[in-house]
Amino acid sequence: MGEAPAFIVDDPQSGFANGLGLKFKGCETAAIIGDRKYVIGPANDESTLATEVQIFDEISGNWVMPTVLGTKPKPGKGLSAVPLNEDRILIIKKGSTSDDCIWFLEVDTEYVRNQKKSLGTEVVAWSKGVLGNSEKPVVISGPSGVGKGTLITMLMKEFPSMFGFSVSHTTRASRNMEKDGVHYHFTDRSVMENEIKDGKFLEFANVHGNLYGTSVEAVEVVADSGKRCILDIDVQGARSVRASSLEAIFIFICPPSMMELENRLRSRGTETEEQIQKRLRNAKAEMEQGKSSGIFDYILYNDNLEQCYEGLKKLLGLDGSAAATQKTSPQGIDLPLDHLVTKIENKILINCGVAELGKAAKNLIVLDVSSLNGGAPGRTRGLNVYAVDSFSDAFAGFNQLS
Ligand SMILES: Nc1ncnc2c1ncn2[C@@H]1O[C@H](COP(=O)(O)OP(=O)(O)OP(=O)(O)O)[C@@H](O)[C@H]1O
Ligand SMILES: Nc1nc2c(ncn2[C@@H]2O[C@H](COP(=O)(O)O)[C@@H](O)[C@H]2O)c(=O)[nH]1
Repeated sequence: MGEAPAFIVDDPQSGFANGLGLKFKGCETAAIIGDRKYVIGPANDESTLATEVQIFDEISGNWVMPTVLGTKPKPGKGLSAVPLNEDRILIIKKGSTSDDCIWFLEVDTEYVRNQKKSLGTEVVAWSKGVLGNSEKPVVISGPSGVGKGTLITMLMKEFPSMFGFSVSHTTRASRNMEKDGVHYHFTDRSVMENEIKDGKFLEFANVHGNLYGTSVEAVEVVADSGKRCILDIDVQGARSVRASSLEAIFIFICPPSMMELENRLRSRGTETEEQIQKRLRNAKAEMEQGKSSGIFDYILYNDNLEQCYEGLKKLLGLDGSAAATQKTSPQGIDLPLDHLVTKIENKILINCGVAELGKAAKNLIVLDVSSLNGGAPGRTRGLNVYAVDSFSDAFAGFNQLS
């Protein structure tokens, strides 16, 4: 075994004299990475109902209040913190259920570094841990009227438990049948611009004269429901997502001809003549970029709708029967309130029975973090979890592997 077991013990020092005005409840935890101590815990202010973060810089002796991105975990009955790889902290929520027990606070990942540069402040980002390897999100792009929405609706109707739609924000007016929060989050430009400044968006773009964007939360909500996220966004948005840390599959939908595209836009009857002309002008540039920019993994022609839909399903590995392709959820865990956390290389041992090291330990849960992927913005996937009876079981085969 490579490394001596290092016990990570919660560090609940109450009453940090930080001069920032944020008081903790006294059940916070702390983790040290480099010269910085990250203090994480439920703030005393009941109205926030969220887990807060403060940083103590050992060198300057100053407290820093970072910009906190991503959905924050709701305060639980206590937290354990385990630093991982110098760039993130694993947070285990005590007494929580399997869908809410593992979180990551990213402190120096690529996403955090980029956000620090663009926001000009200290930044940390929350990312919830998802057990197992859920499928990559699917980005569907293409000119207005090509049939993206139609294909996505067909997919979600045939596989309701498998796909979830990322509900975008837009400043355009809603159409007759569109519902706020379902088709889009309809919003004002000034509100959306402020939210963009606050780092709430994974991507955004000016499309046909309006602002459209995918919030980090829109993608996270779908991941939390255990479904594969589908994004319907324009080519500029697809380029931004491609450049982000969200790993996705990128599909571009092409019309059979510009004339057919125009027919479809007109027959949909949702745009004025002026808007149709604008969308058709933009379509030309989008087609060129879609085919040649290297953003997209696949191009599909939507001539015959059924054939195009079959092609889409094939790309997504769904050409078998729906029943055969329903996914199974990985086994969950429920964490008791009292537990002891130990990190040994890429394994986090959660001892729920608090047995002595070397002796048989009941209720030992192993979190294997060796295959993590994804992360903020969005969820951290690839977390493997299993229960064992003893420390030796937890490291069976470890010598051969390490
Ligand atoms: N293969 C097809 N053949 C004929 N009509 C189609 C086909 N695919 C979609 N349509 C029709 O074309 C119109 C535009 O489709 P849809 O609204 O899905 O496009 P879209 O790409 O989502 O557009 P937007 O980007 O503006 O949201 C709709 O009326 C739809 O019924
Ligand atoms: N970059 C983004 N583009 C988006 C988003 N949501 C939708 N879209 C694209 O906008 C056009 C027009 O849509 P419409 O509903 O007004 O017809 C279309 O190409 C969509 O793909 C987004 O969040 N980001």
